[in-house]
Amino acid sequence: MFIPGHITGFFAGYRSKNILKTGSIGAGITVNKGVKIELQEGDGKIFYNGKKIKICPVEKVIQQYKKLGYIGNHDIKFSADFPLGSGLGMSGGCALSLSKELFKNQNKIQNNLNLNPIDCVKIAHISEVECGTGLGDVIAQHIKGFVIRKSPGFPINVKKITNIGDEYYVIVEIFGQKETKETLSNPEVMKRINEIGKSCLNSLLKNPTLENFMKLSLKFAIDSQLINDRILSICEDLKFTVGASQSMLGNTLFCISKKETLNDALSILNNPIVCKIYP
Ligand SMILES: Nc1ncnc2c1ncn2[C@@H]1O[C@H](COP(=O)(O)OP(=O)(O)OP(=O)(O)O)[C@@H](O)[C@H]1O
Ligand SMILES: CC(C)(CO)[C@@H](O)C(=O)[O-]
Repeated sequence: MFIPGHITGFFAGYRSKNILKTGSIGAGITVNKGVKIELQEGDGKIFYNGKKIKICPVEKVIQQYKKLGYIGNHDIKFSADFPLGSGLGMSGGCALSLSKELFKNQNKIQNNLNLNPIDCVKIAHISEVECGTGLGDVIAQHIKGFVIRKSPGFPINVKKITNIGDEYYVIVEIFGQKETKETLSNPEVMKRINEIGKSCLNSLLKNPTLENFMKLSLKFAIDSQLINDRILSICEDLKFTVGASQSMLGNTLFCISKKETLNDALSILNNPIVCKIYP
């Protein structure tokens, strides 16, 4: 099971007493690098690129499936192209890949869990929200591609832009880690983010192109004061591409480039990871 990485360009967060209606509006793209999962006989140990670690949303997915009758007789092994905490949707990818894998294997798991396919997406979304590690990644990673989220949570209400062709490259450079939870749990920062995020969504829906997405993503990153000086400076150097901004919520630059500007863009970056949009 592979789940693509997800890059949020801008967002606004919504909290509801109904956790399924808690989530975010915003826009982002999935990429062809992400996370693969393997289940092996075991007792619930979690490995991320060979290292035994704890990942809150993964533990929450296990808890939710145990309430449905799963006996937890697996070790979970994630092979990921990106580190956790880089703003590329790895926590959401881990939660969703595990939920989909357990759902897919439910007939082999001791009790048939009697779930519908969308339930495994809901379980992963709830786990991310409860952990504070995400609000909209899971839904975007389920839908895939260039996804505009028009309302938070469930029922899913998105506009998937499908006419973008295959000429674009997504370049990512990770400068460090940033805990998503730190930002999502800061009411002052979220108040500022939400006002700007809603405005960006309205603008993008009027002109839903990758060019406008990148322009609005950079505006969001600057106006929300989330962008750091280093990434902002490099974004200005990358103006000759389709656009560049900071991935939300990470210490990571992302840039969309057509083939003709790819080499020039790569020459500006030190450790670029080249991806394609994962449709
Ligand atoms: N070495 C690590 N670095 C960062 N997070 C880690 C690490 N080990 C375990 N974790 C856990 O992994 C999860 C990371 O979630 P977080 O949302 O911050 O990262 P992300 O999914 O990569 O970014 P984003 O959600 O912004 O796309 C958290 O639950 C964190 O506690
Ligand atoms: C909050 C968020 C930016 C964290 O990656 C993402 O989950 C989203 O777009 O809602």
